[in-house]
Amino acid sequence: MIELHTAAEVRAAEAPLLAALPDGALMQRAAAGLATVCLRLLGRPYGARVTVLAGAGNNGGDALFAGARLAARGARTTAILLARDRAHPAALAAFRRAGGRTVEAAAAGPVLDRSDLVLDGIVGLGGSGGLREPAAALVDRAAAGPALMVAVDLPSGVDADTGAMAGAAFPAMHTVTFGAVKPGLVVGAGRGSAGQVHLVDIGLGPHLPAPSARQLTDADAAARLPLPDADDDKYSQGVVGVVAGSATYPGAGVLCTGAALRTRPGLVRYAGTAADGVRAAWPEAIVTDGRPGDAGRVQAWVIGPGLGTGDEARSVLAEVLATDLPVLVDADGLTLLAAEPELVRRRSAPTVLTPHDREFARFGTEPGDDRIGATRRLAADLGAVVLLKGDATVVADPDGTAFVNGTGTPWLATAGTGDVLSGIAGALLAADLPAVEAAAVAAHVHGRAGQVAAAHGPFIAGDVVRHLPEAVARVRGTPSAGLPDSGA
Ligand SMILES: NC(=O)C1=CN([C@@H]2O[C@H](COP(=O)(O)OP(=O)(O)OC[C@H]3O[C@@H](n4cnc5c(N)ncnc54)[C@H](OP(=O)(O)O)[C@@H]3O)[C@@H](O)[C@H]2O)[C@@H](O)CC1
Ligand SMILES: [K+]
Repeated sequence: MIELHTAAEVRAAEAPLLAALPDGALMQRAAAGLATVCLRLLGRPYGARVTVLAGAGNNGGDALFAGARLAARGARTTAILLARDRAHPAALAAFRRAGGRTVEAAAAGPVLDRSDLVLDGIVGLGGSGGLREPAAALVDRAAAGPALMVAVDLPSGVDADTGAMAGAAFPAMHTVTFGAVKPGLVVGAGRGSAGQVHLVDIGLGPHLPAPSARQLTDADAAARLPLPDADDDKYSQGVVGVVAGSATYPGAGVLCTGAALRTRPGLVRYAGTAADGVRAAWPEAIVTDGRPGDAGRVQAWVIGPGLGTGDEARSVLAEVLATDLPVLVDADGLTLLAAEPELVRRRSAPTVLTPHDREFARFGTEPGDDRIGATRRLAADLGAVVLLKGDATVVADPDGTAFVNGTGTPWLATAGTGDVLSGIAGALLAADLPAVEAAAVAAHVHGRAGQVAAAHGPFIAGDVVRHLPEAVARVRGTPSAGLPDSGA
């Protein structure tokens, strides 16, 4: 499990260590970890051109101390001091002692053009807003050059807690972060600026509170994915009921039912007007063109994709929400629910809502820049698990538990993939996972399936369904081949 901690939590955890340790010891831990990652990235430090963009605070101090360590290993290090009179004094002295030189910001362009590695020590946890000048122009120049772009603690210009970018930010290929992964490195715009995240342990562990949010790893998802055992039959694995699609547009019903079958092939029942299309696509499903009540017993419902928003759809939604079973509501079901939120508020069984941004806004507020905060607020308001789809999907429980998804590919932004996600999550709800975990694991597996499908070229939603068994196998760690990191 990757635990995410806010800037305030990290600062609070640092305080007792700063008091207990000798002056500067914590910064040396950070700088040593940073230099180690840079050495690994450079391969051969001797003669490598390393440029440090150093702001006035401790973030600049980390970068200068790491620069000194790289200089000691033979790198040709240059620092661009962004606030000349206010660079971290001890770090600057160490940097100079190790042979590092400094240049004025105005004369730094040619240095950046020839750098092998640029360290962003402009600003860390003490920052606010986008990059200011001259830092913004220097970062642009560095990004246009050949250098490996490495952010110190977090990319300057990114909000540590939300990932919001109020203006320009450092476009890192790697971020070396200290003490804990900050939410802003994995969610919102910050996720795109952070590149690969490396965590350096500086000993904060015992002082950190319970994490404000978490990210599942493959192992975490695998531990929650149910496996059939010898005593299971098709009913005991958990039966999911799907109400999706229409006679005119059966696609949502076909995708959702297929995803549920491929996630947990116990038993899937379908009820609705896309019955003929679903029957033709999935002979394994038990299909009725009647109402949900005609479908037979299920352990969880998925309702909404392609359902329409007319009176009949509203009445079917009300029937499903009136049961005491877990229910996942998506797409058209969300549009109907936004007009009558009391249908979900009055439920005692778990409900999972899976909006994209526009559907989320129908409940009253846009997700905005703080996607974790907004998802938590809506979950608490409705008393339901909310899964906010996005580049990094966020899942929140009414009790505040939150997950940020780390798998996926931009190729998943294609028609019908949301119906697939609903089917996966519905199958996990029927298997009796806690609702917030069913949603988080579904997002993880869905993202992996997208990555598997993308490895074969451009794909459509049906390909994600087709690749679900392979994705599940990869999450369980059964295949030997590696996968691209999320975002690939
Ligand atoms: N405590 C410790 O021992 C440890 C701390 N650690 C490290 O310290 C970091 C936090 O350090 P910090 O608190 O000194 O603040 P920091 O992030 O350097 O920023 C302050 C400077 O940024 C400037 N600035 C602000 N916004 C800006 C913008 N948009 N664009 C440009 N500049 C901007 C601001 O300028 P000013 O507003 O003062 O003009 C000020 O000069 C933390 O992230 C970690 O790296 C680790 O070593 C572990 C041990
Ligand atoms: K930084």
